[in-house]
Amino acid sequence: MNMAQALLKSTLAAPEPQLQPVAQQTVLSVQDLCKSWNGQHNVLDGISFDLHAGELVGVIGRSGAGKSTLLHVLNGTHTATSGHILSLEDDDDERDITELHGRALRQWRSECGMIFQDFCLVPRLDVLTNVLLGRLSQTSTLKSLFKIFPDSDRARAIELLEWMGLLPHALQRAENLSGGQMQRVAICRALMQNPRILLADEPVASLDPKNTQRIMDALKQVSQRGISVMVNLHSVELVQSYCSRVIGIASGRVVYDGHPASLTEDTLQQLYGDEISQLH
Ligand SMILES: Nc1ncnc2c1ncn2[C@@H]1O[C@H](COP(=O)(O)OP(=O)(O)OP(=O)(O)O)[C@@H](O)[C@H]1O
Repeated sequence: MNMAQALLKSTLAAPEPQLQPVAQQTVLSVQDLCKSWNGQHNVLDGISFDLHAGELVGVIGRSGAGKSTLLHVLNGTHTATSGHILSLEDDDDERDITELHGRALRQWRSECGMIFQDFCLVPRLDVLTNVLLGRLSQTSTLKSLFKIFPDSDRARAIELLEWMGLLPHALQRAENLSGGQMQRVAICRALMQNPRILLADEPVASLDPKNTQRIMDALKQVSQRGISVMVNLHSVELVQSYCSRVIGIASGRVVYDGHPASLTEDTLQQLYGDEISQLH
């Protein structure tokens, strides 16, 4: 049995992930999205998919496939070279995120939270303030600098910290936390924005199995509350265990979009090539 067969066997043996009991309301329609750096080849090369409310979508592919770039372009931290990202809401006009600037783009980023592998916390600030900084786009900078947040924001931050088992650390400096704790703070901060979409760029890459499970459990709970979650992962096993859908990218193109249980050996080979032996 080769590595791909072994991997497939182990992943197919994993328990069937529960499908989310939510309506398939489309929140984002990504159409023929391309991104190149300095006029070089397309790092994203015609990506199209619809994202639905309450989905937990795993994004997989070998190193350099374009996973991270995709999340940054969706979030608006990198600009698209061409294509469209349509934000769809019941009570709102359709917005093309690729055309937003200034205040409108900042508003989008508050609706589309992002968490990063390296957490991006402010090390010398306490945990509670780091979480409250998620409200930055809705609070004046001056007020934030002086830590003047409304009681309702503080109550929400405390609620989130309690949910994540971090309340005992609320007044501790972020720099004194473990990696797993920092990532949980980063999730709380992103949720302080009340996002409709949460993007997570390899949030478990440097974490031990216990913390990995905690973070993935948290992301699953977030999606079950109706927030669409897209998470870049290097582990097909995690995708199989947690995600309701997987998008596989190779050389900036979608080569698989479907249920994780339906991934075939051929598709994994197409996605990972000679990196397949490094998968877990
Ligand atoms: N700021 C940049 N300037 C130029 N090229 C870049 C920049 N950021 C990313 N790239 C290139 O874009 C390609 C895709 O990178 P990206 O980080 O999106 O891949 P990835 O699939 O997330 O990889 P990994 O799993 O290793 O994080 C790579 O070839 C990378 O070198």
